[in-house]
Amino acid sequence: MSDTVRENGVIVAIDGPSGAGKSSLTKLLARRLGYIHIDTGAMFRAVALMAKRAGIAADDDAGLAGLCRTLEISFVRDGEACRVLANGEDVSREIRTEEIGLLTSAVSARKPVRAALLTMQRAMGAKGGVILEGRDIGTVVFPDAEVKFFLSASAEERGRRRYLELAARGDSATLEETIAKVIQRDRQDEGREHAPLKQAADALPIDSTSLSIDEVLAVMESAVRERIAKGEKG
Ligand SMILES: Nc1ncnc2c1ncn2[C@@H]1O[C@H](COP(=O)(O)OP(=O)(O)OP(=O)(O)O)[C@@H](O)[C@H]1O
Ligand SMILES: Nc1ccn([C@@H]2O[C@H](COP(=O)(O)O)[C@@H](O)[C@H]2O)c(=O)n1
Repeated sequence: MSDTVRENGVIVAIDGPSGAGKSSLTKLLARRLGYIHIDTGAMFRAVALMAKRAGIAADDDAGLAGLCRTLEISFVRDGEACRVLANGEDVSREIRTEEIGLLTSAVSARKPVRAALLTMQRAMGAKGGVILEGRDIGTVVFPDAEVKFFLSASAEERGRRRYLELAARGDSATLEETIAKVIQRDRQDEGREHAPLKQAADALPIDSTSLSIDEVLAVMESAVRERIAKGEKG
């Protein structure tokens, strides 16, 4: 991890498999630290949604490259929520379906998509004071991030958490189906050629299988504050 502290603070990278708690923890940690949070998965989801609408297949690299050349993705803070805009349209809800999640896993494996979003993500985070969550933040996007976490939990527990979330939204998926989809998405993300999901050698691993959100938050906050204090001392 880097020793430098940037203009607005450090860069925190949170990577890990689907349903590990990255989004929840990123939002809470950002609020505690007064940092910006960037959900890079939402950016890949926006690409997948726009590709689906345009009828571009998940393996059509030329089509995806063309889409990414003109696609503008931005985040707008809306009170506690953060809206995702694709070419100015609020797609926050539409990108959150399981169907788009699986399509995203296929689209995000393509080189032109990764290259386009890598440039955007580096530009968004370069000044620091930021927490980025995803699959390759600590390994590819910001390998020099000052603090890196790899957040995981058993596939059963991650599937159970996702199932409860879906059930609360009125979705009829069963627990078994939900666990199977979580495992399928992990396999795709870990097995791809470009920027696969993996733990950075210098990341702090946290297994949240039997930890509450507050317990994970406490571990993360203390590690980041320790790093910030170290940077300020020189
Ligand atoms: N430690 C925890 N204990 C219990 N529930 C948790 C814990 N961490 C997260 N959750 C719950 O698990 C669900 C998934 O969490 P979250 O969306 O933050 O995961 P994620 O890693 O961002 O997933 P994805 O990569 O698929 O977007 C949420 O309903 C969240 O409230
Ligand atoms: N840095 C990232 C972030 C995400 N992905 C891909 O997007 C999918 C959806 O991500 P969520 O975090 O919103 O679930 C994910 O399954 C990955 O395929 C990525 O490749 N790199």
